[in-house]
Amino acid sequence: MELKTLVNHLLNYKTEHETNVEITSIDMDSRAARPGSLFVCIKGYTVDGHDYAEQAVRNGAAAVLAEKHLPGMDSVPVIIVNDTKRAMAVLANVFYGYPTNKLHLIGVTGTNGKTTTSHLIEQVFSDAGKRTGMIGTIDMKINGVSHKVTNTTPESLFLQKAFKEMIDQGVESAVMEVSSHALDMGRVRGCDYDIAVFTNFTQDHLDYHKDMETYLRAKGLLFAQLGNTYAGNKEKIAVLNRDDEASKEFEKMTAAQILTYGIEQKSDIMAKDIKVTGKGTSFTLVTPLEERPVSLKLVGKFSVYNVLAAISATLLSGIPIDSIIKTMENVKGVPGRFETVDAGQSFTVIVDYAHTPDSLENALTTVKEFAVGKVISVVGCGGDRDKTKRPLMAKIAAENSDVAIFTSDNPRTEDPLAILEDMKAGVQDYEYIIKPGRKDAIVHAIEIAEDNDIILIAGKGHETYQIIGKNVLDFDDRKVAAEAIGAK
Ligand SMILES: CC(=O)N[C@H]1[C@@H](OP(=O)(O)OP(=O)(O)OC[C@H]2O[C@@H](n3ccc(=O)[nH]c3=O)[C@H](O)[C@@H]2O)O[C@H](CO)[C@@H](O)[C@@H]1O[C@H](C)C(=O)N[C@@H](C)C(=O)N[C@H](CCC(=O)O)C(=O)O
Ligand SMILES: Nc1ncnc2c1ncn2[C@@H]1O[C@H](COP(=O)(O)OP(=O)(O)OP(=O)(O)O)[C@@H](O)[C@H]1O
Ligand SMILES: N[C@H](CCC[C@H](N)C(=O)O)C(=O)O
Ligand SMILES: [Mg+2]
Repeated sequence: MELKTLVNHLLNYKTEHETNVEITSIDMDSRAARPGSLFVCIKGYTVDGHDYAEQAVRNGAAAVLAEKHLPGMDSVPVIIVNDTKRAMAVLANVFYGYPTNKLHLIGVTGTNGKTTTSHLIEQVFSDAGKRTGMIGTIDMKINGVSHKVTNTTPESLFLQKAFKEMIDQGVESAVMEVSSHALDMGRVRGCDYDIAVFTNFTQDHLDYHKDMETYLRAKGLLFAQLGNTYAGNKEKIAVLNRDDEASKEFEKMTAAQILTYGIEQKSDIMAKDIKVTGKGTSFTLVTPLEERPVSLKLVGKFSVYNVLAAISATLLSGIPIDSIIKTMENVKGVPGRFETVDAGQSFTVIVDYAHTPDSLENALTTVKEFAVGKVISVVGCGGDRDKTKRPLMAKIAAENSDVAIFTSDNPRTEDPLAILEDMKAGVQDYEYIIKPGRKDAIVHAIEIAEDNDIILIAGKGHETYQIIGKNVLDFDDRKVAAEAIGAK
């Protein structure tokens, strides 16, 4: 595409050169720039992409999009705009042909349950024979094939390219997690959602959003964006959790139609008579048309919320209820979410991704509901992340476990012992064990476990690494636990 045609979609830009060069890709990383690239300079949190424009041009970039004049950059056209990130979202959408206008796209937001709900939706679509795409924390999937992602919700450029790839591969329906960071940073600008799903709203990410009000507004952007995008006359629908107060705010923020789900409050889609055991959960599904018994392999009341959200979104997408229920009943779980480690031991080991106060409380109260022996928890808190959740998580662990072992999660650039000090501030009146090394903590939990005890290893779920300093080291809770069971 000619640069001139591309940038004509921007309302306001300056250029000091001819713009009749041919653009064959858009890149925001100088290391990925190649002949024909339009290199977009992004001012990041760690470095400024403007400093890499020269490198991009050395790699062959045909043009540069920047926020300021770049001295000495004479060999290629430089397009100057006020906000390169915002401009990139527009240009990526144009360059890839507005792919989301051609997709049935569902966005899932909320503090907890996004990955789980997205997986359930993807499974329903693929079981119903649809060609399906999914983007989220664990990976991106196109027609069942997994691709690596670095963020739960990647940058606009990655997203639009991914959606174009999905269209090329015949994908009809796609589901994606939409994080509050992404909404705040404009990563999903230009995504034409048909359905936006809200799971729940509790404390997390206050390092970034600073307060709950700002965090709530960021989440609300997904609902504000519904029906407010580029083109088309598709019906837009917000799927809201009636039991969560935040839904009231999102109702005000959206012009779309609303479908509600819930357990406590009267909602369009409901679950009643919920029974939780260690083997699964049963309930009666109540829709405007009928009541149906449902028997899940997933455990916990919180799982019922995810299932209700996924049922709502897929019913609205035209999937028959019989097919939806069949999928829900067959789903064994999502990697790293309440995943059991079975190495022939006489006690239960569960690896879970609870890394917020609310998810930890949900996970532990669920475990307590069916525990016969002791509940042993292994809990840490991530470094370079919301410090205020540390004492809360420690207290929840100590209150809801017979033995709480505090350890490291991903310390990142923080001192692991300092993170543990923050946790300890929440448990002055409780007993707990400290094992700073995560492997030591898991091994200790397994050594002290007796018949019928349950160990919950929280926080890292599917992660196959531990970030210490800037190093990403191999670490998988499931493998470490299985080895420790073997050694015992
Ligand atoms: C704080 C934050 O969100 N950072 C994101 C940001 O990184 P950054 O600002 O540090 O980028 P940077 O390294 O300064 O680089 C700036 C620019 O220079 C470019 N560059 C850099 C080096 C070079 O040699 N050449 C070059 O061109 C980079 O490609 C980039 O365009 O832009 C990157 C590219 O899009 C993101 O991957 C990165 O997410 C980091 C990994 C991150 O941890 N983000 C978290 C906070 C996050 O976004 N989390 C939410 C999920 C939360 C949840 O679900 O709970 C998410 O959606 O993932
Ligand atoms: N609906 C829910 N309500 C509360 N807690 C939940 C819910 N669903 C899952 N959880 C808990 O939260 C953990 C994370 O779940 P999941 O990965 O689905 O959430 P997420 O929103 O995608 O998280 P992230 O923000 O890290 O991407 C689970 O391991 C479980 O402990
Ligand atoms: N998306 C979340 C994941 C946290 C996972 C936990 N293991 C941690 O490292 O804190 C974040 O980046 O804050
Ligand atoms: Mg997720």
